[in-house]
Amino acid sequence: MTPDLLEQGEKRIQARMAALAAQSGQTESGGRAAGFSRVAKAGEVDVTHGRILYLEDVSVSFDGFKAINKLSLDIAPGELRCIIGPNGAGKTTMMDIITGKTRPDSGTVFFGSTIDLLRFKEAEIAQLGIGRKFQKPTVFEQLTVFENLELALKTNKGVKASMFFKLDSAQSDRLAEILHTIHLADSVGRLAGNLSHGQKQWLEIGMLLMQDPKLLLLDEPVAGMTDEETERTAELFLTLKGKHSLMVVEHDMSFIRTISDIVTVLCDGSVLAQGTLDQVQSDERVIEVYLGR
Ligand SMILES: Nc1ncnc2c1ncn2[C@@H]1O[C@H](COP(=O)(O)OP(=O)(O)OP(=O)(O)O)[C@@H](O)[C@H]1O
Repeated sequence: MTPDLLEQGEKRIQARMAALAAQSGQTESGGRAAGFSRVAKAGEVDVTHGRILYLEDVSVSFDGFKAINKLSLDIAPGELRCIIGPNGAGKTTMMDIITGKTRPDSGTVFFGSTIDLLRFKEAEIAQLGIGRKFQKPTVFEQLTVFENLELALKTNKGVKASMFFKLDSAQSDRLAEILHTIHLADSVGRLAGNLSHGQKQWLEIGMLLMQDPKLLLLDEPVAGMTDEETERTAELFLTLKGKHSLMVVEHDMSFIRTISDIVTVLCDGSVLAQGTLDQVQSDERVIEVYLGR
């Protein structure tokens, strides 16, 4: 994030705090005003300057090898960003950094303009509203579709609270809506273990959606899917776009063509090119390192 943006955001927050204090007739108490690197209000992500995710100059090395090398990238709220790049480009490592699995050696990672993700642990980052889907589906095979979705709401609760957990009407409505979105409304009572590979992937996406993430990171979501499943997944992602921000890592170019607005090409741990799919596909450097293989 540029110092300019940081400064503008900080000024805006201070102005808002001052306005709130004036409204309630209170004065701001020493040191308690929300500032950068703090969550202004639980559950809120400040996207007022148009970015939900910011990475700047991020680097990480493993045994002296730079897997991520001064990577800078940002994503707008509601955007569906596709990430492509050759094997070993650093795509998974980038997602590991955003979700707190890997700590970078240097750089800045912000969720909105106020949440410094490097200050949070992996589980806390998930609670802040960043959901991640790994390549392999990880649903509970012995439970039904319904039970899997219901369970997704219990993940943050203790054992006792989970045992007595019952969906309220808003949660039931949400579950019904998500079942429809993920194309599993007709399979609500089926065991997850009996679903096709594609349906398991959709169910896992549904489980993430139950937690209403603001940003979803999806690693090769259509790998191993049939053509029809891939098409339906594209429909699903286009439905999610706008309501959630999505970062999709994929190698399937026809899938990317269907869903993408902006495509970012990673190579050697940093951004090699960015633009529409047509733009990056005609970029000589991209053809050389990735598409022309
Ligand atoms: N924990 C680790 N220890 C050592 N090296 C690692 C580790 N994680 C990643 N790497 C290396 O960092 C580089 C980037 O790996 P990464 O998995 O992020 O690439 P990728 O773009 O996701 O590749 P792919 O498309 O094959 O999944 C690779 O050379 C990889 O071997």
